Amino acid sequence: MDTVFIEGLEVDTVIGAYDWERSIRQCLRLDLQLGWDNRPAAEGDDLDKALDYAAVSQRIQAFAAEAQFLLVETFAERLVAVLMGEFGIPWVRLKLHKPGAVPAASSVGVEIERGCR
Ligand SMILES: Nc1nc2c(c(=O)[nH]1)N=C([C@H](O)[C@@H](O)CO)CN2
Repeated sequence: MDTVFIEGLEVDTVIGAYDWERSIRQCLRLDLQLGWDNRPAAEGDDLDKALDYAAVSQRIQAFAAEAQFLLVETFAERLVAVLMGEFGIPWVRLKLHKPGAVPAASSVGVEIERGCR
């Protein structure tokens, strides 16, 4: 299957398991691979048949703006469910970074893959 990808998308959200994290917003960085058949869009040169990466990015920003999860695992799982449901995406791989969470590491986070490729 073809993919549409979004890399390095930064969002601000309330995220974290510790008390001090509940009253601040932190940055998450997302890399997504989204399964899609790109041929119909290419054949008709038609954005309506494409998976619009701008629209998906906007939805992710809106999701993050409202979210208040404790764990990055929960953020990743719920976000992928929203994207698959609302955009009809059959397969998603999401790598979610929480930069700065472990100062000695360049990044930490989770990677999940859902759906059928
Ligand atoms: N697997 C996880 N480990 C940890 C998480 C998490 O969401 N998933 N979160 C924290 C804290 O919120 C941490 O990021 C604060 O710096 C610790 N471990």
